[in-house]
Amino acid sequence: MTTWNREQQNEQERVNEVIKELSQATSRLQEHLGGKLSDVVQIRKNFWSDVTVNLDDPDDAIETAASIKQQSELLSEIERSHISAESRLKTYEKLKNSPYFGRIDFNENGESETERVYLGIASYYDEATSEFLVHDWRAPISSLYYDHSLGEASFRAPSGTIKGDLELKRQFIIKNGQIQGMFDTGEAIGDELLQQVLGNQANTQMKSIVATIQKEQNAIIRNTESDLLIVQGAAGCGKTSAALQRVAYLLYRDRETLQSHHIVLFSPNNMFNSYVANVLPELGEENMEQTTFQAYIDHHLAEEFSVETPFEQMEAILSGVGESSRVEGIKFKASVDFLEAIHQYVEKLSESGMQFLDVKFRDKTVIRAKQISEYFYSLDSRETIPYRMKQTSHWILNELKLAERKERKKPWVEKEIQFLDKSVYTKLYEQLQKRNKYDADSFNDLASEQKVLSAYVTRLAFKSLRKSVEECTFLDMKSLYAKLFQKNNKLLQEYDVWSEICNQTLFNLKQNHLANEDATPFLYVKELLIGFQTNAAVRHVFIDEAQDFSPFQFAFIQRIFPRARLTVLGDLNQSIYAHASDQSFSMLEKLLDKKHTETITLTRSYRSTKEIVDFTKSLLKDDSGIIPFNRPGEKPSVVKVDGEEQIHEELESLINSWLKDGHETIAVICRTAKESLHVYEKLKSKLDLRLMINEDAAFQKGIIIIPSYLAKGIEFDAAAIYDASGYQKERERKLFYTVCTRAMHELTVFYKGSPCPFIKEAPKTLYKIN
Ligand SMILES: Nc1ncnc2c1ncn2[C@@H]1O[C@H](COP(=O)(O)OP(=O)(O)OP(=O)(O)O)[C@@H](O)[C@H]1O
Repeated sequence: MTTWNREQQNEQERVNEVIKELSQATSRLQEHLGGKLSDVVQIRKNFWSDVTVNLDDPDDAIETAASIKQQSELLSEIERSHISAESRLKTYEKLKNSPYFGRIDFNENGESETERVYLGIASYYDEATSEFLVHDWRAPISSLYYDHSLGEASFRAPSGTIKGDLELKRQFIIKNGQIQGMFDTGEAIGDELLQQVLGNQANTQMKSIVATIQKEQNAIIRNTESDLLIVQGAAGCGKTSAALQRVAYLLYRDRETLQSHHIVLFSPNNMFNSYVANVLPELGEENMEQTTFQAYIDHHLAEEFSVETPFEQMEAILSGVGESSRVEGIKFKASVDFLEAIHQYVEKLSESGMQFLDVKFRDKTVIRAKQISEYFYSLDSRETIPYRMKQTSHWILNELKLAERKERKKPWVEKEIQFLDKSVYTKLYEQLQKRNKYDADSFNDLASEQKVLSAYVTRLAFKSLRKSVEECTFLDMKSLYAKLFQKNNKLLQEYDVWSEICNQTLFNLKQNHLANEDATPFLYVKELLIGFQTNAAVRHVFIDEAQDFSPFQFAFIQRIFPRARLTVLGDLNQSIYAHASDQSFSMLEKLLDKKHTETITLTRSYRSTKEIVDFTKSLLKDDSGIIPFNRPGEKPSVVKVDGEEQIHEELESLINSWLKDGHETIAVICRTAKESLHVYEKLKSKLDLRLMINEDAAFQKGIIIIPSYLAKGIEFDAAAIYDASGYQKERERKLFYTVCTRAMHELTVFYKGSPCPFIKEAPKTLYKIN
């Protein structure tokens, strides 16, 4: 037996021992859980017999309340410990399958003994030997594994920096309790394991990368100093992966104070949300809150307006609707210029120009807009606008009380009373009795009955008006926003197509339609005037695909989550929306005014084979030094076809050959949803296809037809670009780059007539011509 084989045998014996320990711990925990469960059942069953309910006098009532409180606290304490034991049980189950993935031997300076540390997705402490059989990958000492080669090494512990000598670094692949691979490496994380992991088939759910986190990714994951962390990195360099492991790290490090609902991830669409939803549970953590910016916009505006989604906007632009003035408008409305113009405009509104609507009840004006304006401007102008709006709303509500009283005698109230349900009569009667205001016969007294019922009916009728006044709907937001788009607006008229931008905006507003580019600025103006609804409980906000966010959206997020640290991840080369500017993320520092900003740039791309990365990076004007991970594969194919019929024939045979090669997720990426639908109709009788044009669908295995903008963020074993001749404009370069970078192992690009200019610019040595 070779030394290496003996070593492997020793390691397998240790794995067996750890699994045995874990199995015993599992049994103990199950027993304990069974006991807890019966405690819970027992307490629930006896809840009311264990509390003394006596409401005879106030002292008894207080005692009863205290007794109920005590009993329910006991119950929730037991339930909490039950939940935590259950989650431990789940972790043990995972560890039993694969207890760890790495080992480091570290000799701390001044210590005679070398410490042997095994790293897994969670720690396991053996009480009998007072020893950690497995260390959590997030423990301070575990960073040695990710950050250092053999030799001198150090890590940061709560007590300070610990220095020493890293004597061994070993990686394992353990499945079902068996070591299937074992490598010693001198590098930070050796390539061998990474080669194996990246060579696997794509998955419909993103996987955790804890066993192979790279040093530069670890710097993102363990960054705790910055309140604004900007990660700029090429397609496939692991931005999303690093973000998710960072969430897991923060939940571990700050476990006393931080819970998953204190963390929010903004992602590009709901399909992406479902794609990444499994990473944290796989690591034994609960998922953070996941949302999209569009969900926030819809929540605030969709009741009042038809709001265009980013994908509808994209579809319109890619189909050439409206063309250049629309694109100019989109760019302008996402610009820092416009943001500043809005701030100046709102400042002026403090003195004059606020627009209000008449407050009406049953189509009759109760308070005129002019009166509201007079009241608003009578308030101290040193106070903020939101504060004055609140005062104004209180004033209106008081006026409504008077109006409501006057209304009680109107004929419509009489009529409504007749239609009241019997149960309402009974309810009102009981309420009155409780208040002891009337004796038992009082409801039969016609005059007081009428009074009570008419008060009830008018109060009910004013309810929704009162609510809308509380929400400041008397502010004429449409006019206020429209005023920004007067043709003679001095702030903005230097823009070339200003008058067309104005016409389009005013036309849409009139139709109660908000184009996607207007939705965020519109809401921003509104919230500057009535106050932002903030969420101070959120401590970390992650923004993925941040290149698609406009300065407005960043400014918004900053205001909504005032106490949150931001992690912003993006790739300027994948800016696919028309509002994209060439500005780098450095403008965020100024815009967000955070104290500690750090920018980390990732250049190594892991998703695709070396051949695909070499080809895709040549499509860019500036590839910013993208380095492929050295995983070999076939060169991408560029295929000229005579027409649509031929693309469909070629696609059919290509996909069949990919299926034969064992690829499980195969995408035909079209430019638009319209094109996707067309291709689907043509091919559905020949192949088992799924059309994905709805962002709410979950990402599934198989052959999918998908529009360009929905494919971003996700990856496929093999991708075919349906028709590259569609990407002709310079502003579509990044979209074309983005779609080509979705392929992990195989990429084929079809074109009719002439290929897009970006392929023509790429060196011919980087692709096969078919
Ligand atoms: N350290 C790593 N170990 C193993 N796999 C990794 C590592 N880093 C990245 N990957 C893999 O590379 C692929 C791309 O990662 P990810 O989607 O996180 O990149 P990205 O930068 O967000 O890409 P894009 O900008 O194109 O959406 C994924 O399959 C991921 O699992």
